Amino acid sequence: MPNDLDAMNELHWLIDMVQTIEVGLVVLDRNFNIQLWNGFMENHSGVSPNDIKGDNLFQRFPALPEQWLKQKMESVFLLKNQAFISWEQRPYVFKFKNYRPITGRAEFMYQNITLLPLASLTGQISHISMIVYDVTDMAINKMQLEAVGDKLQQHNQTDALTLLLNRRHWLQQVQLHYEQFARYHEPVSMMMINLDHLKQLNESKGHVAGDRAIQHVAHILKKHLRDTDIGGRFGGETLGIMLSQTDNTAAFTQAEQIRRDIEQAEFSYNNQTVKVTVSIGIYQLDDELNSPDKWLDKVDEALALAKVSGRNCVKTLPALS
Ligand SMILES: Nc1nc2c(ncn2[C@@H]2O[C@H](COP(=O)(O)OP(=O)(O)OP(=O)(O)O)[C@@H](O)[C@H]2O)c(=O)[nH]1
Repeated sequence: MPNDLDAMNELHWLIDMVQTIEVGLVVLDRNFNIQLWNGFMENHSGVSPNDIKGDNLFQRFPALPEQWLKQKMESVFLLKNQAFISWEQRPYVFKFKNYRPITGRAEFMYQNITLLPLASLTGQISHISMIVYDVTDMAINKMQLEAVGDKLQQHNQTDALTLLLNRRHWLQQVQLHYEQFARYHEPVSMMMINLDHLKQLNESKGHVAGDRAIQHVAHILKKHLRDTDIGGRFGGETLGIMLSQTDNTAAFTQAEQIRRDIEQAEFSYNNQTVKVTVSIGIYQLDDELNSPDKWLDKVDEALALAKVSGRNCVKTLPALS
């Protein structure tokens, strides 16, 4: 009988391992009644195998996503194939507390789950097993990495002085709006805002005062941006806004409000009060323009017109009557 003894020993070891392994193991019958509940499941749920054996999984854990999980399990029974539930799809199935020291900040245990069909001796799929992996460390690391990536990307797109989009990314928006106009033909306007006499301010109060003036204008500008407006720093002392769903007339009204606010505001530098004004050029995109660069040229023309018209004013091309 040594073979029987060996087999018995093997079974004993297997049961021991199933009980102590750092992975959750649950076996369910066709009606989702619990047939096996290992030590990992006991430790994290506080429910012992003796207390739960034979009970229906969904009755014992009413918070489980019953319909969704049953559908997954039914397909395992039916197709006799494994199914996988990733934490990225659903952070957890069993809401267990997270006790991990490294990722102590996670409030619950992130889980990956494998559903395995279990064949009876007759070859029928009479049971399925759920294997529950604690992937909290990996999930938190991945999310932290993604958050850093997002920050870096944002940093990469932002102009440090004004916190508006930098030139490169703002120009991408110009291109994007140009392409959208070609497809949908919805009104879209571009606005360029240029500080008046910044050279003089730089020379009289210093370059830092000039920087503060640009920041001050950007700050006021941001207050006027709607959710769909995209502001950027086009060049040194020139800021731009893409205004989707906006025609010349509406853009002019918005620009006038910006211009007036800037004219009336002031900032202090070295205990001195400084006031600045801006000139603004606007151009609503039309079919005549066959590239984004041509659109930029037209806005520049409108801005130049504002400058020669005495500055501290808004000009559109063609002029609004
Ligand atoms: N402080 C500061 N100055 C800048 C920056 N970028 C450009 N400038 C300055 O802005 C000035 C622009 O000069 P001009 O093109 O002659 O224009 P302006 O003196 O503002 O006069 P108008 O635009 O004609 O009203 C130059 O002196 C640049 O050095 C910047 O980031 N910071």
